[in-house]
Amino acid sequence: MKTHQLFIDGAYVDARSGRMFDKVSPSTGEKIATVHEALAEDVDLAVNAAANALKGEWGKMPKAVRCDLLMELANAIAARTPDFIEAEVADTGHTRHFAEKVEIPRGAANFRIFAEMLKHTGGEFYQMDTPDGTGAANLELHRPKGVIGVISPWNAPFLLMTWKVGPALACGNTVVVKPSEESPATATLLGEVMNSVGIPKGVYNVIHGFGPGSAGELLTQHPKVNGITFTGETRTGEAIMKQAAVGLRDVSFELGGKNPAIIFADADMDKAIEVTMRSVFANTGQVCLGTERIYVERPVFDEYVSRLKAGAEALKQGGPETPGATIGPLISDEHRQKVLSYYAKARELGATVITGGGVPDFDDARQGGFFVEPTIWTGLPEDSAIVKEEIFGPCCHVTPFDTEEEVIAMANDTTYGLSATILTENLSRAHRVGGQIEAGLIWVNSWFLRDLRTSFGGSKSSGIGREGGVHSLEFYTERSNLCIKL
Ligand SMILES: NC(=O)C1=CN([C@@H]2O[C@H](COP(=O)(O)OP(=O)(O)OC[C@H]3O[C@@H](n4cnc5c(N)ncnc54)[C@H](O)[C@@H]3O)[C@@H](O)[C@H]2O)C=CC1
Ligand SMILES: O=C(O)/C=C/C=C(\O)C(=O)O
Repeated sequence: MKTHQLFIDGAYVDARSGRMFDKVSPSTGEKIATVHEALAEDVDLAVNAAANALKGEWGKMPKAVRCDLLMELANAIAARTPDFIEAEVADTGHTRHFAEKVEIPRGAANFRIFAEMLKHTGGEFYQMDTPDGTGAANLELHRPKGVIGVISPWNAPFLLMTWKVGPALACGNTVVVKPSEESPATATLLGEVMNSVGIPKGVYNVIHGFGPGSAGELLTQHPKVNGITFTGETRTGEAIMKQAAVGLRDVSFELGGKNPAIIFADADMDKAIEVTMRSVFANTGQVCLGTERIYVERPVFDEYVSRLKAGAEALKQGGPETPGATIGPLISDEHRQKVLSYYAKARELGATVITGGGVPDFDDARQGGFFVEPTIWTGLPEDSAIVKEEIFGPCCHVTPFDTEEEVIAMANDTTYGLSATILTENLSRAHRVGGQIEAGLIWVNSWFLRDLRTSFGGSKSSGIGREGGVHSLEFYTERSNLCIKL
């Protein structure tokens, strides 16, 4: 049985609070770890360690040396890939394939890409005329923002945590990470790797606990935290924003989505099925970028629905310990109850259940896990809760459409604006329709294809700000304009 301590000032320590909580396996329901819960004194120690590290070796380190160290860190993560995979799949119940191909390599890449980018980024300089004719030179300087509070979710824990920590450290900040209470392992393990490559103590700190009244709230309220980056639910983002308002701390939020996929009759149907099988069911639908609303042009609606049904029914459910599993459990019993409440609501509202809609029966250890059936519905009106609210499970609703105007209106009729996927072989249409979709990320004939130099984030209730590439560098630094009169 594992115990996850806090990682503060370069050392693993027990929580001064004396409080612990259990972590259970999503695929069996059994307890797998005890986790130390940080309360006020622990949070204070972590934030002070991070603040002090800014004044020490880390704060004085030349940018090139810092970036080289982060490249070393990326290599050290890659070398420990099997350990990170084990930690991640145990906490999340993810299939090994998802951890191996997506999450852990992206964790290493999140350090590598920002270190490389920072190392080769030049500055901005503006020469200006002055009335006396001597002129002035303006230098746009970037300094680290300071101590960054990182609040990360459970759905892709290592990928999403390092997506914030990578650029924050590349820019010279220090961090206090509060991973989700459901996924403490990989953030904790990363402390060991930080030490192994010589990242100075206090640069990377990890505290565990919950949101309200616990580590999350205490961290985001702490006056020495200079910026807060968060991925998670929209309502949590609203709560954190209130906490960040005290002292006017800057925030970067990547929040929920209710993302559409639009399939035109001219789409390559094999591709449409391959793309949407991933966008709906990858990570058991627990991906903020995932598709929960599918719009299909009427002539190919029946064919599409029957092929998606066949794909969903061919998925093999199981946790990391099930050979050949292609879809895992949900993260927790609480989350399963939430997803099942939507399954029940869909039936009440009169949806046609194309497949799934319930809980699978197993005659092995999976029976204790938090599984639900992959589910497809049709027949509900656009204003129903199933089509409007983020469910975050392996499910989607499919609606037919007749015209571009109609489908654009339906796709945009949401309070969210995170991502969209368009399937068409017509490039002009892709450009025309894609340009009218109100979302931060729009894929054509693909999904979750990520170039880390591009902007990432959502509009409307899906977020505030953009991260990725130079946008991360903007958030994680403070600008000053140095105007020198010549
Ligand atoms: N869009 C996304 O990427 C994600 C969306 N979700 C959605 O959110 C729902 C709830 O999942 P949760 O894990 O409970 O997500 P959440 O948004 O409540 O929690 C995410 C993180 O925020 C922390 N937190 C919660 N309240 C806080 C507060 N007041 N101050 C500071 N930190 C706080 C949590 O401890 C956790 O680390 C899911 O059912 C799903 O619909 C969950 C995870 C990611
Ligand atoms: O690729 C990224 O940087 C982010 C991916 C986001 C998710 O997987 C998520 O939030 O679910």
